[in-house]
Amino acid sequence: MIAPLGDFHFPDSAARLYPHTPERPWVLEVGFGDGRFWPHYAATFPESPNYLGVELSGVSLLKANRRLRDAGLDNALLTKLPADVLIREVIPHAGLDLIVVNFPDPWPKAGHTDHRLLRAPFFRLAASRLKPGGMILLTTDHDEYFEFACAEAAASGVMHTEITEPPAAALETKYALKWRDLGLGAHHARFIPTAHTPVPHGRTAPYPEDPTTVPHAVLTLPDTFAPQTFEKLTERNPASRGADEGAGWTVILLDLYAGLRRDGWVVLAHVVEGELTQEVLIGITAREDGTHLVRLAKFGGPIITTGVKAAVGVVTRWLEGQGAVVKHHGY
Ligand SMILES: C[S@@+](CC[C@H](N)C(=O)[O-])C[C@H]1O[C@@H](n2cnc3c(N)ncnc32)[C@H](O)[C@@H]1O
Repeated sequence: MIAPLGDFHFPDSAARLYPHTPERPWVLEVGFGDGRFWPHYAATFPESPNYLGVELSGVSLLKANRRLRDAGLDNALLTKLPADVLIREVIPHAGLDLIVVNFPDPWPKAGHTDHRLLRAPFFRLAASRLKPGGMILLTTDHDEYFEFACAEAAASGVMHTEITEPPAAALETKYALKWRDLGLGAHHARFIPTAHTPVPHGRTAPYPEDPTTVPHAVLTLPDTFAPQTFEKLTERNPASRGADEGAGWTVILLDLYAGLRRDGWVVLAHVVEGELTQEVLIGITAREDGTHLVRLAKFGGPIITTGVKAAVGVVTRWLEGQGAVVKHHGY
């Protein structure tokens, strides 16, 4: 089953995500591609563990979803997100038994190693989300990335590394077969936490049920308000916390649309926070008392992050620049 980001709690729990099988081990696979690993690996357990797969590619998500459904794996969830966002925001402390990474993108060019997944901050984050006795399994064909990952695990100060043979299922993935056809072998390591120092969750929340707690502002627009003067607008707040904890935000107000059915407008905003990006809509709607409500729309299933709240602030400040008078800030 595919789970959009807005369906999760922050953090979530195995009991809520797998209500019929909460007691089973919980496995996270990062970058599952077309989903061949899990049906093979799940078959090696007497009962299939609970599975959460995280991928960036939407096409892969659909292919894998079909494959897992055909295999009858009904306690498997797939989601389209950057892995570190999912692990930081959704996975509870000491929640997982296993994190599997098969053939991660190696980012081989000089100067691109910052894009690699398996860096020291990732190992510290993963250690805090693994149960005692849990581990990360890495399989890769890439010699240099393998050495890099082992060095980063050591640098994290929280991982013990064992180099061993890959599980048979990791040699059945699309990329495993591709490299095998080219005559390349695969490296495999288990990274076992030696400490589970908690890495905090961010300040993410689902879209609230109570409309008064949705990020908003109330303001009075001047009679002279001329929405056609809108131009694309960018605001940035550089990272204000440690690299392990999260990044700052960039908000780009892309466009402003007039409503046909309701008196008001909608702003389309792009919000970037580290690896997480969201496209959100922010309504500017007339109220009966003559004021206007600036409010994050539910459409598209946004989650409430610092950057999304900031986007409501950027719209509000732009309107202030057009002569609006703010009566109330709720973001
Ligand atoms: C080389 S492919 C390997 C796919 C699959 N594991 C296999 O062995 O066939 C790497 C996959 O990782 C995904 N990926 C890369 N970075 C990711 C991230 N930060 N979070 C989730 N998935 C990611 C890519 O979209 C891609 O599908």
